[in-house]
Amino acid sequence: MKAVVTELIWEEGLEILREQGEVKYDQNLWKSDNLLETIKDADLLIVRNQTKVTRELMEQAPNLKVVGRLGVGLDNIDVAAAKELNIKVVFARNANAVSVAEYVFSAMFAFSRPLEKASQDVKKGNWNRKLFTREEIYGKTLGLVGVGEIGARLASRAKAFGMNVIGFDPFLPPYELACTDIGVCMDSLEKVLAESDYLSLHVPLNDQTRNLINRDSIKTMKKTAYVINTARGGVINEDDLYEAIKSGEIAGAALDVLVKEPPQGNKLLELENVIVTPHIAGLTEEAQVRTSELVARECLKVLKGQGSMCIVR
Ligand SMILES: NC(=O)c1ccc[n+]([C@@H]2O[C@H](COP(=O)([O-])OP(=O)(O)OC[C@H]3O[C@@H](n4cnc5c(N)ncnc54)[C@H](O)[C@@H]3O)[C@@H](O)[C@H]2O)c1
Ligand SMILES: O=C(O)CC[C@@H](O)C(=O)O
Repeated sequence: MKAVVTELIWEEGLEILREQGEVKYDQNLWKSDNLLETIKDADLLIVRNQTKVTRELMEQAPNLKVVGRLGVGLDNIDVAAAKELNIKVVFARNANAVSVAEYVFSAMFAFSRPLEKASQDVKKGNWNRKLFTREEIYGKTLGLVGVGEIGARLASRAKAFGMNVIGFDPFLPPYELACTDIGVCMDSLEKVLAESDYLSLHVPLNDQTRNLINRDSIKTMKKTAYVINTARGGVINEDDLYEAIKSGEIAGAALDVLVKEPPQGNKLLELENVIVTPHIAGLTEEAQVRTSELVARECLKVLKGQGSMCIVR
């Protein structure tokens, strides 16, 4: 068995792979000229979100049987082409969901109780108690767009903080079940947009969700609302978001993901009420150990013809 890993992976996963065969690992391989040459005799290809797993790439590797994704979003993999080429795609189902849910809490608290900003102010010699008086998240409404693995974990934690949780997810059957089981009141996108104090996005990026949050949808939101995006940059129209925050149509945004990563000339970075992080919502030690072990094990199971719960259907 030859495995090629083109991006950052935790050692725990590499060890599992090395027990079963040859492993070529270079975390910069995804952007190297050697990529095609290295994968040409690979049985297994393991990537994160930067390797573009196109039909052309997979066709260069006639032995390739499995592509493993060290994460959840599949927008960098041509899943339809993989199916046609009889290559299975395995992903890290649920492995980083808790970490992303906790990230969303840091984002909500960064707006509602900005400790970091207050501390920096005190260190400058100030004692601005009134300036840093904000609001509780208790009683506020958290709106979820997409109530899958992350949305569900975020919802249960938000309920523990006394938030109202509402959600939009047209693919969750049936609405009543979701409502009683995890405490989310499912509703239309219009209602979720209109009622949220914090709007958190948890949908995959695809033709249906691209630019889902745009000038028109933002206009229907509360002026005091914050948007938190850990999904994919393309789910929000960044020009529209910039204009909306600049003109006070909504209060601000926390963005872990951007259309272009790392950003180049992104005007959103100029705004005081925009927090931007370098795609780290799923990056915790726990999630990455879990992810690397899960993807390595499940890919090997698929190679051995044993099937897996983590194959993309
Ligand atoms: N920033 C990060 O580090 C990070 C980490 C993990 C996942 N993600 C992103 O978050 C996304 C969600 O992850 P997940 O584990 O919750 O995935 P998931 O598949 O468990 O949940 C996605 C949910 O979105 C719903 N959905 C799909 N299309 C929709 C639409 N048009 N409108 C409303 N709902 C829709 C699905 O029915 C599903 O319930 C991933 O696809 C990925 O892009 C980012
Ligand atoms: O690959 C990464 O590091 C990002 C992971 C995250 O965006 C995901 O989709 O799981």
